[in-house]
Amino acid sequence: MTLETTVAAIRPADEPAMAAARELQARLTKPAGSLGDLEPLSVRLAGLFGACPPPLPEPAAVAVFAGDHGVHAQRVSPWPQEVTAQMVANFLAGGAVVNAFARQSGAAVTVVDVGVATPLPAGSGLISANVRRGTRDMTVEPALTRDEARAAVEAGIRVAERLVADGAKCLLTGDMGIANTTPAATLIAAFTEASPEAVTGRGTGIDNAMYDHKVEVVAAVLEKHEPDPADPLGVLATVGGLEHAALAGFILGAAAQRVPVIIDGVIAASAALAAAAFAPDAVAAMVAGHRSAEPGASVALAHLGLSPLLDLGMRLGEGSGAVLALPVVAAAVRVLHEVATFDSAGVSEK
Ligand SMILES: O=C(O)c1ccc[n+]([C@@H]2O[C@H](COP(=O)([O-])O)[C@@H](O)[C@H]2O)c1
Ligand SMILES: Cc1cc2nc[nH]c2cc1C
Repeated sequence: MTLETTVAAIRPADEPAMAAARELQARLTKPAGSLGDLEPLSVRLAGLFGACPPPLPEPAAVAVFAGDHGVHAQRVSPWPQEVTAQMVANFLAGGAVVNAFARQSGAAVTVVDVGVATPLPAGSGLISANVRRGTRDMTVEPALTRDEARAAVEAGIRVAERLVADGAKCLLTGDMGIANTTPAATLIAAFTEASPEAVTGRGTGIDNAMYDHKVEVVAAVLEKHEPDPADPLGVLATVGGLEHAALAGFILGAAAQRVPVIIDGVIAASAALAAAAFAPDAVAAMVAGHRSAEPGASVALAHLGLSPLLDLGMRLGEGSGAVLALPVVAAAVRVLHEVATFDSAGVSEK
């Protein structure tokens, strides 16, 4: 589907299904509220699916969208750009953290080249959807044209459609792109109007001098382009990245199919803001997997009204935090399927 038809397919959560889930939660053999955040999560997932209980999130699929960034030339990351392509090869070989975590959680890993600068060999399971070999330097000119941003969003929509057609009942966001925490920070500032200082973090781990410079780069980019949050495609094009745009499409694609999408770290959180700007009801499909150590992630999740399931101080990306949260999401749903009621188990109520 196109961006427009996907946005048009996104509907609000189903209130009767949510009421049924709340009512069932109240009858299960446990004190009300004793499962904490899992209870409202189960209610939200019933509302998304449109019936109670919603299906277990199995099988689950994480898509790792990879791209490069012209702003890397401004020395906002200590890592060489070719690490993006090298890590793509590592994902495909099964040797990255996300692969190990996915084996642990039972998720399938899909890798998508949406904008890697280094040419990658076709085959070995890679989805080739390269829109251009890295963005332009957004300190100089818009990172992307509107057409390029749209092509990346629609590539993400297609990946979501393909994974669901292949049987996925839950989608998870992943990203890889050296320097991509800089456009993530600018996107979050653009959509939330938070200050550059509040949204900029240390990414892969940068020293104080590089951090101060990174804040200045984010501020300069916002000042130069004045992105309009009411025009999400324009924001993605001027101050975004190809994996950010593709992730926005991926999240919209999940929401349009009423499939939950577990949001990973700061890159996915910035894309989630774009998705919500295209279609506010898309938030109903989003589950915040974890609280990334990047400050912008917390700003973005608060803006979306989402509270993260895990808080482990992680800041890797790749989908690693989303994959770790998958068993928690599965447990929240399994309660609705398997836990006895006070009546059925003969347990006295207070
Ligand atoms: O997921 C996160 O919150 C996260 C936080 C910090 C870094 N990363 C990953 O690190 C890379 C970007 O870091 P940087 O410092 O090069 O902008 C990119 O590949 C991201 O997946 C990811
Ligand atoms: C080694 C490495 C692995 C990563 N995974 C996600 N971002 C990354 C950045 C680096 C540098």
